[in-house]
Amino acid sequence: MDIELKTRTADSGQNTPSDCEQIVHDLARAGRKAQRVLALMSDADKADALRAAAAAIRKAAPEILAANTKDLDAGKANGLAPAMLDRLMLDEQRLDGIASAIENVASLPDPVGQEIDRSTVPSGLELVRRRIPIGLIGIIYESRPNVTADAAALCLRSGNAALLRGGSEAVNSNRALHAAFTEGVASKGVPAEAIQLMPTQDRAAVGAMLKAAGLVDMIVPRGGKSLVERVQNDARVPVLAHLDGICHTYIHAAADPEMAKKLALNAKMRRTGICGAMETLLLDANFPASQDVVAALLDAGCELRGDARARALDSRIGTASDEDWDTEYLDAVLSVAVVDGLDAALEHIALHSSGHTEAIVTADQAAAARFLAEVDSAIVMHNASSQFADGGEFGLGAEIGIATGRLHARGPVALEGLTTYKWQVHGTGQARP
Ligand SMILES: NC(=O)C1=CN([C@@H]2O[C@H](COP(=O)(O)OP(=O)(O)OC[C@H]3O[C@@H](n4cnc5c(N)ncnc54)[C@H](OP(=O)(O)O)[C@@H]3O)[C@@H](O)[C@H]2O)C=CC1
Ligand SMILES: N[C@@H](CCC(=O)OP(=O)(O)O)C(=O)O
Repeated sequence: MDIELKTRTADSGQNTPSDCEQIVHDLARAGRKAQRVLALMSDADKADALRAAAAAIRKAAPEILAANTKDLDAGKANGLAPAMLDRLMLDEQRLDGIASAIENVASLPDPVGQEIDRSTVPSGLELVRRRIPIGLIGIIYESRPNVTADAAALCLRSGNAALLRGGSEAVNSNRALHAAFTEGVASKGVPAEAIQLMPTQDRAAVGAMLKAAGLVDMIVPRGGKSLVERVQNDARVPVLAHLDGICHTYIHAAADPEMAKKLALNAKMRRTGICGAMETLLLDANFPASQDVVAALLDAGCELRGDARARALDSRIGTASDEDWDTEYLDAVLSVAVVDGLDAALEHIALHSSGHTEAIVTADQAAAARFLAEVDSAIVMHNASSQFADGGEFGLGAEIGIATGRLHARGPVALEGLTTYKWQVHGTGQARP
């Protein structure tokens, strides 16, 4: 088949942009055809197919783990940071977790066909809004192999075809996981083309996905700054952005000191490399225990970069540059500013947040209510760690990621966020006057 020939060319680095465009268009056409079959499948049949995919992944564990070892060896040889290697790594237990997550998605209610609301208007027409799949969804994501399975499962459950483009460091793991997943679902009548994996890692193919208006219905980009730039330059397809998390925690003057310390530590240090990790700590000038909070972070091994007032709290705090306030470290590094009250905190957040997750710690309900109402991020929290930004933690079963834009779906995106709706209109012979 043409695509296979081009894949070999692509992997040897001789791909032209028009080769990539052809690959993407061929895949998208095949995906759209498969999606029409998927759209007609029953709840039970889709759930069955997902259980078969989970079983196939468990059965293919030796091949998947061998592929993952190849990726890890290449990652080590290329000097991949330990946190990145950890995201890439699979073992028996993680693989079992991937299969269980697919089974979990199978057990969630099918969103397709769900009635959102119903009303009768003065003309006597009865209007029903019902959920439908979006169509073909392109997903561009980082080098975490579990995303391949999570995204595939969520798309299939919600009746969407998927075109997956994972990070290059995970290419062998993704291919092995995808092969097992599609073998499983195909055994239950789902066309293998419903869930396709980009056969080339050429970034020109990402550009072609972003430009494939009319063939790809929605793109989910999940990544950092370089991907953001590409999306901004190339996107002609509607985008549900899942981008960087410059997450703030504001310790208000009326925060409980113990709670403030616990939440600051957890928001930064539980897992420093995830998009929901705190990147900037805002300490109210009237909060009396700021020294304890920064000391706890420093003692836990976090590097702090502060403004002049933050530096006065502890001599171990370094100097923050202008760039620090807009930096997602994804590491044990944190910028710290001292602010004069809620308004100053809101202003800082409005200037520097990436729209992901922001939290306030306070016992003052009025201050909390203002923060929740006025901060314009997908997730706003009161007295909780920003590390809770997660579809599983929100009770959604799984997530494609955290949507950081303003349209369609915000925060953790799972089955509902992967649907749109149509209006169904029931008349009794009405003609419009
Ligand atoms: N909001 C959310 O839900 C989530 C956001 N993230 C964010 O992802 C980032 C960390 O992931 P990281 O591994 O650095 O991800 P990257 O942004 O480097 O890469 C993610 C994907 O985008 C591709 N990509 C990156 N730049 C380009 C480009 N210029 N042109 C085409 N494709 C491109 C990568 O391809 P290639 O293989 O070629 O590098 C990869 O497939 C953080 O910013 C984190 O906050 C992470 C998880 C969830
Ligand atoms: N939202 C999830 C996943 C975040 C995520 O994907 O992070 P990353 O390690 O950057 O791929 C969580 O909190 O575990």
